[in-house]
Amino acid sequence: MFVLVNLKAYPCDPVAVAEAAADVAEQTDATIAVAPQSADLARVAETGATTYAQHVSPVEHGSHTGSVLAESVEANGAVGTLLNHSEHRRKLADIDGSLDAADRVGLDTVVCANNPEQIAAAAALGPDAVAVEPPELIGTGTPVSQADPGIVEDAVAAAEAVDPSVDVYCGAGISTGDDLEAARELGASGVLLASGVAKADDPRAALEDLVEPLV
Ligand SMILES: O=C[C@H](O)COP(=O)(O)O
Repeated sequence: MFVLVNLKAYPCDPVAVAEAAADVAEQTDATIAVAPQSADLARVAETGATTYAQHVSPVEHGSHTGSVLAESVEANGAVGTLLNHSEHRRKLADIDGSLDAADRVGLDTVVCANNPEQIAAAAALGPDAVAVEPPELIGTGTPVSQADPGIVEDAVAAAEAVDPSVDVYCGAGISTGDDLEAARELGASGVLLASGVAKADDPRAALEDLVEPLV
């Protein structure tokens, strides 16, 4: 299973979370990746944790003030990137351009989507993975795998029908080992989560609980 911890813009210590992720990942077969703010990428990557960007822009080197350049993300230690997160929705053409930018420097890509129909569209763009997240469950602590298991199964089927090589993750409200196990049973090969770790009093303990089924 792939576990992607998105730190969003939460007031956590990205290095402490990354150190915990690197340590806990060593105890399991899971890969635990951490997606910090862009400015924290290098510090997070230096911990040895698998490091993802939260976004890269559909641009090359040039006059693009405020953009997130794929080359810069890669040079600061990231090996992958989220795209089109529910809190950073992009137009289809921009997602496609961001995928090109990520491919240019060899970043793995996870394109987020709200529902199975969008998952099919995202899969058609050729990312490494897609992640289905019902927006209404994000940050609620109510796991998608319990609240809406059908959306996960349908997303897996939708991606499979378009491109079987695209991995399918699910996210929203996931925080425990039971949630991860349920996601796996629904056909997801990874989970995307944020508040369950980034807002936990003890992120290391939260990660240990999360991957307990994989130890
Ligand atoms: O990127 C992570 C997702 O938006 C899920 O967030 P959450 O785990 O706080 O529900």
